[in-house]
Amino acid sequence: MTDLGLPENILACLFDLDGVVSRTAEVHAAAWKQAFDAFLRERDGADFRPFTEADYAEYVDGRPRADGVRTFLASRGAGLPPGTPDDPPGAATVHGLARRKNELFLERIRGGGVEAYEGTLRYIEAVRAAGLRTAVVSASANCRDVLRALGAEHLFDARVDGVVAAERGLPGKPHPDTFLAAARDLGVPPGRAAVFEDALAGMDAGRAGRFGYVVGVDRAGRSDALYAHGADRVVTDLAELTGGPREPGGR
Ligand SMILES: O=P(O)(O)OC[C@H]1O[C@@H](O)[C@H](O)[C@@H](O)[C@@H]1O
Repeated sequence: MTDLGLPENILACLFDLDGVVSRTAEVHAAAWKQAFDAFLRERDGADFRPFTEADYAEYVDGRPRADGVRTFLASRGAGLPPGTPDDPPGAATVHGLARRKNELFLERIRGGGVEAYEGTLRYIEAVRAAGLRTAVVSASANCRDVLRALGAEHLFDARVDGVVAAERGLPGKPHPDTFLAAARDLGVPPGRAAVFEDALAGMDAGRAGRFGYVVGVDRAGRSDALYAHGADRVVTDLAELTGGPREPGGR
């Protein structure tokens, strides 16, 4: 293993955004809860079964926006017509519900701003100083805006996010295609790239793509699940990989 805590043959690092680079996984989860609970209350009445953290981890986290709607609704025996991305927020379609959730996400971001995990930023700087290439690989169509708000765009040689995936017709996580595209953009075979992910769907993508090393980032006490979904190593802060101190307040 190198000083970066990676196998010697690794040439590139592929980082998820929400929950790995930025402290936005909780913001997504809260916006999803608000949107889904409104839908369920309308469908089932006041004694509806609310959307939970476990639902988020299992059905929504890491997946493209519309896939999250479809996967969660299917878990509750519900469905909506697909509609189109132009449907107004709140329309009774998959895209309408997805757009409503995005409105709620953006309201929260505008109200509270976005913050980075300092341990991750320092780790990416160390990786780049060691001559490895870096990419951000996110399902989020808001990825670029979040990176800009953090002033962190310069830390990545490539970006495969929700916008790029739609342009290129790539299926999102848990399929490996977005990570594979990022490795290709960096000119590195998957077996020589490391994946950094906090979402179970992202772990599945790392395993399916046969990447050289998969680091699970445990922000929510899910270490066992991350290992079960294919992590080679689980850390609570990327600083652990270099033996550095953990971020104060980082879990
Ligand atoms: O709605 P966005 O910003 O395009 O993000 C899509 C998904 O991006 C993932 O990174 C998040 O884990 C999900 O919660 C989110 O739904």
